[in-house]
Amino acid sequence: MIHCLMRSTFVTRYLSLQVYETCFYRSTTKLADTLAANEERKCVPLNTNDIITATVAQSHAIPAMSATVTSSKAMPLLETVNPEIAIEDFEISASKIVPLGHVDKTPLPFEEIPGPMILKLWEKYWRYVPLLGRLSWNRNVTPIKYLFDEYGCIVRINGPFVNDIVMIHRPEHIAEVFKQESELPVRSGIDILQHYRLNHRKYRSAGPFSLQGLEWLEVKEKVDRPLHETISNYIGKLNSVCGELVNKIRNIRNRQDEVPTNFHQDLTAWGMECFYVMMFNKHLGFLDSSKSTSETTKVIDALITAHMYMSRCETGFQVWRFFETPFAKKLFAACDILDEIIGKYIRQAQNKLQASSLSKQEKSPNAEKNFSLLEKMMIQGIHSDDIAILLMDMIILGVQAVINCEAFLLYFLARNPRIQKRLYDEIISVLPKTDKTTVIKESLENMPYLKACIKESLRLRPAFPYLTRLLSSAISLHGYTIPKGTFVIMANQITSQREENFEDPGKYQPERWLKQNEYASNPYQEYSCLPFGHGIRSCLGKDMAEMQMMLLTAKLVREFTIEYDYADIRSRFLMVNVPNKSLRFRFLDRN
Ligand code: HEM
Repeated sequence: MIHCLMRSTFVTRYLSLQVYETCFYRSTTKLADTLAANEERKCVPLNTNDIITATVAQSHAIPAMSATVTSSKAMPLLETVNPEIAIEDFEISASKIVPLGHVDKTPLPFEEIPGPMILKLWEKYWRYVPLLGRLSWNRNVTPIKYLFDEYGCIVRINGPFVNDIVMIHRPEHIAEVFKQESELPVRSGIDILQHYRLNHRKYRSAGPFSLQGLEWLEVKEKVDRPLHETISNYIGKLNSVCGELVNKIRNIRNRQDEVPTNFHQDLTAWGMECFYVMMFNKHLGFLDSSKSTSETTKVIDALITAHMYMSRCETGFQVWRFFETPFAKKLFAACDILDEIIGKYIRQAQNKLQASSLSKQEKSPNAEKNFSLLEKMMIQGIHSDDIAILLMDMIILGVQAVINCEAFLLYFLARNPRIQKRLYDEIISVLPKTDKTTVIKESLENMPYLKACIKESLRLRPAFPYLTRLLSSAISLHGYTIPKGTFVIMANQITSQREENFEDPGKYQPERWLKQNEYASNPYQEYSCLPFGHGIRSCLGKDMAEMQMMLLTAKLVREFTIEYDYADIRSRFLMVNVPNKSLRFRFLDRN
């Protein structure tokens, strides 16, 4: 039966190629439209996860190689072992070997970049159908690393169904991509969310992660200012939400001072409460089970469900492109719940602004100060559909990113008691235990070591393992000409964990960020670690995320010694890197 299922899946997939082709082209049309009208190459960017999943499965031979080596060594892995691939024999490619002394400096044609052919990819793709249990849902950068190990520092994926995709990891190559960036950079979106918004909800656009061109710029310009203003206005309220988590930890610890295995859910509650406070100026009680309402439970459940099924729909076979699969239905149901709640707050804000005859008040900066971020965005005149989509993206991706990055940070501090002690000394020097005054922006500015601890944690466990861009003009990389319209995947998680970019890259060493002079001579150093992306399209929520992480970490380290006694926690990729084990931290009271 399994055999039949495998065969039928493969056949269905094969027969679907024609339909797929249409889909790829359709999904790219929007991206391509945003490039100059006279664009010569039409790029067809596959969903990033799809590419990564698929490319592992393809045959490793490259046509027209000048040299091949056959090897049966196990695949070197970054995080997880995939025995399926490890035992396979494969051919290692070598790009054209040029005799020394005759180095021709003219750029090599794009077609000569080594890499797998997408057609070959289909041959083996069916073996990796996650339903058949061959490859887990939560693969991370391992497949990408595998491609670099196979083909070198620049890899091209090409074939009849997708146009050209290039993967890179060297900081100097990443710098080149950002140097060519236009005023309207194009990045890949999340296809299933795009589908949900445009087809299921019939919204007018797909959201800030997916919006492109002038549509994106309009929303970004209107969101940027209110977002930055609100963050400093809400520092006191965010700090008291962090205090609630401290109290909660005191109540849920066992006799060994260890929190329950579902502590991640408490971090989720903290992340959502912070979001509610800033976005809606509302304190809902996510962290207080005695006050929990049907809304708190609904939001947390919907967020967890949406996250899980978004990841399942995006990776592996994207059958939802042809019909609404059970996974897609679950995702859409969870998104509907979030959408309904967001819609409620949008309507409330609209009514409030109308009632308070906003047009007069908005001119007064003091009146504006008390508005929630949502109200400020509405004052800017952003369309309510766009706000609804932006908020959902912020919850599903932004809030999730903060929660998981904070989880990894606490893990690194628990695993490195000397670093934690140094951090504690810094925190106490800025916020003495006896001091009852609330944290202000300046307190955080005086904590460089805390910032370094966060940065180092993001280097080792970034929320997103890669950045993507569509080239708006041709560039030269590693001796190859990369034409305009090529879709580039920058594997920043790999970049920041390579010895040539960071000494002892696997070690958690926040000190490295305090010795900036060491790196001053390297013009590409800043491109070695880009957890929030780079340029005009970088993370909109960076300040918000950093502020939340600083406040919570300062509070926790000030109150507790954090310990962790179990096996190493690594990351698994569920659209955002998440810990692969329970966060069984011990929080011991400091005297
Ligand atoms: C530690 C937490 C976070 C990390 C590591 C992170 C990282 C990123 C990255 C890498 C990007 C893509 C940037 C690029 O392509 O150059 C991004 C985009 C974005 N992030 Fe974050 N993010 C975090 C938290 C947040 C939060 C809390 C929010 C909002 C509540 C948020 C909102 C956004 C938005 C709206 C975009 C799309 C920006 C655009 O396309 O213009 N992020 N984020």
